[in-house]
Amino acid sequence: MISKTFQEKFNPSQQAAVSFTGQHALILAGAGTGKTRTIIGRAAYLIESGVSPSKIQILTFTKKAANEIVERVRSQFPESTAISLKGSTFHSWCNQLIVKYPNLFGASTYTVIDQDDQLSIMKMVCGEYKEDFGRLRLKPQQLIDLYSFARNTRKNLTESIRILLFKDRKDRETEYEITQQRPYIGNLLKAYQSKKGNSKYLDYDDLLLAVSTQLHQNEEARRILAMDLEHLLVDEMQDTNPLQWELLKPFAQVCRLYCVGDDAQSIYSFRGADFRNVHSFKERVPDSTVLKLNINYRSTQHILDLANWLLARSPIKYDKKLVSNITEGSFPVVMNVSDQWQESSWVAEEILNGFQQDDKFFGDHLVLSRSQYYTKTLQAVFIRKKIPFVTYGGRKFLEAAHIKDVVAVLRILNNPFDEIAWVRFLTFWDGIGDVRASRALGNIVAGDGSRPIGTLVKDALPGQDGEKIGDLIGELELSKGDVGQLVTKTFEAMELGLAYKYRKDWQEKRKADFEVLQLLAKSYGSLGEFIGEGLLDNAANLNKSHVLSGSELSPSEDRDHVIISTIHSAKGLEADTCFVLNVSPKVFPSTRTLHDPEAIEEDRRLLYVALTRAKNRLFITRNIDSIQALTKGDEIINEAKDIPTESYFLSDLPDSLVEQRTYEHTFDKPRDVGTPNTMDLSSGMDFS
Ligand SMILES: Nc1ncnc2c1ncn2[C@@H]1O[C@H](COP(=O)(O)OP(=O)(O)OP(=O)(O)O)[C@@H](O)[C@H]1O
Repeated sequence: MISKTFQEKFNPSQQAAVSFTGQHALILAGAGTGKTRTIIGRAAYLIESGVSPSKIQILTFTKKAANEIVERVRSQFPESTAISLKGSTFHSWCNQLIVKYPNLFGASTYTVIDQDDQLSIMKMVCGEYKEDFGRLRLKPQQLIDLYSFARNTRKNLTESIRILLFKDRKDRETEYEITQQRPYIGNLLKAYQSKKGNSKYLDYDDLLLAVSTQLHQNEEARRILAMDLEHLLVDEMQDTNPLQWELLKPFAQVCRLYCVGDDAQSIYSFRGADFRNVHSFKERVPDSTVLKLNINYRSTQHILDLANWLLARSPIKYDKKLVSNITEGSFPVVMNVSDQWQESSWVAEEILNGFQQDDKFFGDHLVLSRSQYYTKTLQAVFIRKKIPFVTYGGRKFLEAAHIKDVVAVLRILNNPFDEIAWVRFLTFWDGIGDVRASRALGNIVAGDGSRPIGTLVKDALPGQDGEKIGDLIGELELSKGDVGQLVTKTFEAMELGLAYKYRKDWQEKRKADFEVLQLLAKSYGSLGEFIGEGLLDNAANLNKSHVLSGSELSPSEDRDHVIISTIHSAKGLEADTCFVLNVSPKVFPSTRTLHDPEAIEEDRRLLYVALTRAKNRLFITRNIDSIQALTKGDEIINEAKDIPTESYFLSDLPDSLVEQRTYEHTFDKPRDVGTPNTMDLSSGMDFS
C-alpha cells in the first residue's frame, strides 16, 4: 500500500523509481526532475522495508553530496535508526573497504597519495632515469597524466600517447613518433609504479583498481562483500569513467545496483568519463530496467525553454525536453557588459537589491563561472560591498602547504616508509636542506620497520638536529592511538616554525585552519583512516565553515552567504537566483575546444548544467565587445575574427526566449542653474 505522504512527496514516475522491485535499475532523468530526491527516497524506502541501513551504500562524486544525501535520509527516521547508512565518494569507499578487509585486498600499511605527491615521485624517477627522460620532451606532470589517463580510460599506452600527446592523429609520422617514444615512456612509468609499490603508496586510482581487480578475480571476495552489502546506490552515473565502471561491474553480482544519471549533464570527459555509460546500461547490466523521470520541479518554464533550446541545437540527440510544473516567472536576462568590473558591480547590485528590497537572503544567490580564477574581480567587489560569500571548486583543504606540513608527520607515523612525507618533514626544520634530508632518508627507510622511528632519525641525522627531531617524533608516536590529540600535539610542536614559514599570511589566514584540522581529526577513529579518507574528502565544507577561501565572515553571518562556484562544482546545487558569468564568444564554447566536436558538446552540456541550477531568476552576463566583434565579421581586425559565428552557443538566441539588457551605469547629477553665481560670504554671521 502506498501511503499518502509517499504520494505527496513523489509523482507517479518517481514513486515507481523509489519502490522499484526488480534487480538492477538505471534512473535516467533530466535536470531538476528529482534524481536526488529519488535516491534519498529510495534509501529511505529500503530502510522502511526492513533493509538494514548498514547494508546500503550510497556513492557520489563529492563528499559534500554524499553527506547531504545521507543526512536527508537520516532525518526521516527517529534518532539513530539510520545512523549506519553510509555515503562516500568512489575513492573513499574503496579506501574504507581496503581498511576493513586488509587481508582480502592485500594492503595493510599504506599511504594514500594525492596529485602533488604523484608528481614528486615522478620527479624523483625522472632524476634517477635521466637517460630515458632526456630522450623525451615531456614534463613529469605529462607523464603522470598519461599514466592516469591510461588507467582511467582502460586504454593501452600507445593509444593513450596518441590521444594525449598527438591529439589522436593516426598519420605515419605520428606512428613513427609514438614508436620512438613509447619504450622510454614505458620505462619511466614502470619505474614510477615500482617506486610507488616500494614505498607502500596507493594513488587514488590504485584504490579503485585494488578493489575492482579482487572482485573480478575472486569469488570469495564477492561472497564476503555480499554479506555486508545489499544495495549500491550510485549518483551522477553519467560521470563514471571506464575505471569506475570496472569497479561497479562486479557489484552486479554482489548486490543490487541502482544508478541515477542524466546524459545531458555529463561534464567530466576530460577525466575520462563516458556519458554513453548510461546509454548502454541495459546491455551491460543483465537483468536491469531503465526508468525515466521527466517533470522538472526546480525551474520556471522560461528558464527551461532556454535550456531546451540550447540542447536541441546539439548534434547529439538527447531525447530530452524539460517540462516545468511551474508556469509563471520572468524571462532569463542576458546582461551585456563592457568589462569584468561592470559585470561584478552589476551582480553585486542585483544581489544587494534582492537582499534589501525583495526579501531574499544572500544564500538565495548562486554565481557560476567556468573558472574560479575568473571570479577574483567579483570576489574583490563582494568584499568591498560586504557581501558574504563562499567559494566552491578551489583548492582542497588538505592540499594546502601549511596543512601538508603537519600531515607529513602523521603520514610518517602511519607509514615509516613514506619518503615524500619524510622529505617534507625533515626539510621543514631550519638547517636541513634537500641534500641532507635525502641522505638521511636512505638510512631511515632502509630498516625493517622494527626499530622506533625516533631512534632511526637520531642515527640517520647525527647531531643536535637529529636529537631534537628524533625526540619529537618519539614523543608524538605515543599519541598515535588518539588522532585528535596527535594533531594537537603535532601542531603545538610545529607552530613556531609554521608561523615563520608562512609569516606573510599566518595570522589572518592560515592559523585558523588548524582548528579545523583538529576538529576533522577528532572525527576519525584511526590514523590510517584519517590519512586515507581525510585526504580524499574535501574538507572545505566541514561544518559549513569556509575554510580556505571566502570573505571574512563572522560566525553569525556564516550561514547566509552567496555561493560562488565553478560550474563543475555546482552539480546538484540549486538557488532561487543564478548568475552565469561571461557566456561570451570564445568562452562558450571555449576557443580551446573549437576543433574538437566532442569537446564543444561537452561545453554545451556545461552551460546546460549552469542554466538549470536556477529556480526563479536566471541572469547571464556576456562581454559586449566580443559580441560586437562577432557580428561585425570581417571588419574586425582582432583575434575574434577566426571564431565561426555559428559556433558561439548564443549566436542566434531568439529574442522571444530572453530579455536583453545593456549595463549603463550613470550617476544622477543634481540639477543646477545655468549661470554661475557668486557666493555671499556675509550670511550666517550675526555680529551684533
Ligand atoms: N515530486 C516533487 N514534488 C515537489 N518538489 C519536487 C518533487 N521532485 C523534486 N522536487 C524538487 O525539485 C528540485 C530538484 O530536485 P532534485 O535536486 O532532486 O533534482 P535532480 O534531478 O537531482 O537535479 P539535477 O540533476 O539538476 O541536480 C528540488 O528542489 C526538489 O525538492
